[in-house]
Amino acid sequence: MLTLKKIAITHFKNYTFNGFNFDENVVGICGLNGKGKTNLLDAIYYCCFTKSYFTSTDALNINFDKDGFRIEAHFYNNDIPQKIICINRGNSKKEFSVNDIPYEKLSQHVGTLPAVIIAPDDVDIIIAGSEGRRRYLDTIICQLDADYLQQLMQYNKVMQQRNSLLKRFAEQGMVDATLLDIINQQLITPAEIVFNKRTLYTQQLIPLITSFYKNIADNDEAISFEYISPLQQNTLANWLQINKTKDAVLQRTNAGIHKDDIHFTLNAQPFKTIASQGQRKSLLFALKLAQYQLLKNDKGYSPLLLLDDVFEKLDEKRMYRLLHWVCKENNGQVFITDTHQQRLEAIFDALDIKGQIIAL
Ligand SMILES: Nc1ncnc2c1ncn2[C@@H]1O[C@H](COP(=O)(O)OP(=O)(O)OP(=O)(O)O)[C@@H](O)[C@H]1O
Repeated sequence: MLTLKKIAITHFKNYTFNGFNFDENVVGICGLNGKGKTNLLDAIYYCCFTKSYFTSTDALNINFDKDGFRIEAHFYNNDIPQKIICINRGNSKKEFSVNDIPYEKLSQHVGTLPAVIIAPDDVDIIIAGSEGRRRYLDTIICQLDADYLQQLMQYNKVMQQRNSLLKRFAEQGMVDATLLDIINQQLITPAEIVFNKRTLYTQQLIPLITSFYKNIADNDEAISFEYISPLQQNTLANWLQINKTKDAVLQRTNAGIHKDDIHFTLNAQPFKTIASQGQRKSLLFALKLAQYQLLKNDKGYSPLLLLDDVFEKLDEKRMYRLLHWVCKENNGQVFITDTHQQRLEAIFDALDIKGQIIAL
C-alpha cells in the first residue's frame, strides 16, 4: 500500500513553512477560498511527478516573496519508507532525492509514487483541444512505463529542433536535404515507440472507461473511446515525405504523434458536442477512475487519489459511492479538499470511516 505520512512545505506557493501529518487514509483538507487547499494537493502531486499539476512554469511555484522552495515528504510504499526532498533554488535545475539519494534524471522518479488527481478544470480534457487528451494518456503511460517518458521527451526535443531548422531554411531560402534527412531519422524511432505504447494502453483503458461510465452515470448509454493518430494511416517516414513542401512552407512539422487525439462518442455522436454537463462530469470521473484502476492493476497497490473541489462535480450519492470504492474496496489513501468541513464529516460518518480533517 502507498501512503503519505507527512509533508513539510517551505515557500511553495502561498506556504511559508508548514508541516502536516497524515494519520488516516482519508484526509479532508478544509478552509475558505484561497487558503491553500489546492496548493497542498499540488505539493503532494509535485512529490509524485516532480512538477506541479497546475503550473507549467516552475518559477510560479515559488512564493512570490522568496527565492526558492523546498518540499519534504515521507511516504511508505509497501512498508518501505521513502523520503522525498525536492528543492528549487530559483535557478533552472531543481534537485530531487529519494532517501537522500539524488536522481540523475527527474524522469526516473515518475511512476514510483503513482497518483491520480481530479481537479475542477479537468473537464477540459473532454471539451477543449487535443493537448489535454494527450496529456491524460501521457500521465498514465509515464507512470506505467519508464521508457515511454524518455521517448516522448526525445520526440518533443527533436521535433522542436526540426521546426527551428525549417524556420532557418525558410529565412535562408534554401533547404539542406541531408541535414533534414538526419533529423527526420531521429524523429521516427521515438514516434513509433510512443505510438505503439499509446495504442497498447488505450486498448486496456477502453473497457475500464466504459464500465466506470456505466456505473457513475447509472444508465446504459453507449459511450465509446477511440485513439486517433496520423500514424494509423501512414508511417511517420511516409508522412515526412508527403508533407515535405507543406512543412517547408508552414515552417513546422505537420504530422506526427503531437497530432494524436482521443475521440469520445455518446450513442455514436461526438461526445463533446452533445453531452450534458452531467454526462461530461460522469465521463471525466470514468477517465480518472480508469487511470486509477490501470495503475492499481499494474503496481499491485492503489495509487494516491487527490480530489480537488469535487463536491462541485458530484452529488452526495455519487461522492459516497466514489469514496466507498476508493477507501473500502481499494484501501487507497485519498486527499480531498472542501470549503465545507461539515459536509466532509457527514460523508465520513455515512461511510463509517475514521477520516482526518486538516483545517487551514
Ligand atoms: N507563488 C505564489 N506565491 C504566493 N502565493 C501564491 C503563489 N501561487 C499562488 N498563490 C496564492 O495561493 C492562494 C491559495 O490558493 P489555492 O488555490 O490553494 O486556494 P484554495 O484554498 O484551494 O482556494 P479555493 O477554495 O478557492 O479553491 C491564492 O490566493 C493564490 O494567489
